[in-house]
Amino acid sequence: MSQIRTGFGERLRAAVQKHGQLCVGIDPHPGILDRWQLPHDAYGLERCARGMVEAVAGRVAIVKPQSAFFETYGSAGIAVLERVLTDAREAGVLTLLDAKRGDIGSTMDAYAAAYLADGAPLAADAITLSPYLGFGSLDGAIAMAEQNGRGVYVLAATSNPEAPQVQRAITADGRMISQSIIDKVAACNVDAVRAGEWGNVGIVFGATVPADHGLRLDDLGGSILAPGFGAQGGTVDDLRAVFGTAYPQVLPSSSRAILAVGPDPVTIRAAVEQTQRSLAGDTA
Ligand SMILES: O=c1ccn([C@@H]2O[C@H](COP(=O)(O)O)[C@@H](O)[C@H]2O)c(=O)[nH]1
Repeated sequence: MSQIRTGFGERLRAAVQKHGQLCVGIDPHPGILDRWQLPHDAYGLERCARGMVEAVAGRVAIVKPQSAFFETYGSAGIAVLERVLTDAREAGVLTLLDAKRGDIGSTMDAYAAAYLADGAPLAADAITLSPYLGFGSLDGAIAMAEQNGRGVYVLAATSNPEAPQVQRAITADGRMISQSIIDKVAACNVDAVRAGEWGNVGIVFGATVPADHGLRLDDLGGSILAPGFGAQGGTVDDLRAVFGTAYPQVLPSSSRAILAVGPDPVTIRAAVEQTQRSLAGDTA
């Protein structure tokens, strides 16, 4: 008999209700390894990344390992990433692997098998995807995520200064590319919205995007990963201005700003708790 699984969106909503909105990014930059007095090798990577999971477990809904910093160390780094994903799963923390995959549909299916299939060594609760080979190229990955109770976040309006050149370009039907991606994500979430649930398909929308972006988020039905909060300059006030009524669905993501207070787990937890409080509007 097939088991009915709770989808990623609803698992995320429950976790956010319990712990708050902050997504802690695990980006073991060389500069962070220096601060943690760790060597620039797979051992240093492992101490830093697994130390972060241990420090934040039970305090955040979701962590976001950045695949690039693990790939840097080749197979040894990928093995560390596997252990980080396992640690988080065992600690009950949701995982969002930031790998920004995007390719032709048949190759996307292989990426989906790598990250969204049960039992895959690098399986995460959700991954980031790039729609710039055409949103339809992601169909197989989205279908696999839905089938397996997992999620995807599609790049819509990224936090980097170069993004507007492509993402704010106007399509043949007069919408911005960002808006057309948001609308396609919303279409994926229609059934979840009808059921009163958070959908499994989200978007990436930077905290640094100017508040007068003119993009409509009201029908999205999924969550919004908002990197750019913290080290890139985005603030809680920016998040509220950029996202308006969609703010409760936002996962502000902070990597370097939190990692930089380590390696002491006590100071990491204090920074996480302080950030969660300010995101919740608790100014005391
Ligand atoms: O638009 C985007 C999409 C993804 N990112 C990623 O988020 C983190 C940001 O790290 P900070 O240290 O908090 O700046 C990093 O992994 C990026 O690749 C993003 O910044 N913007």
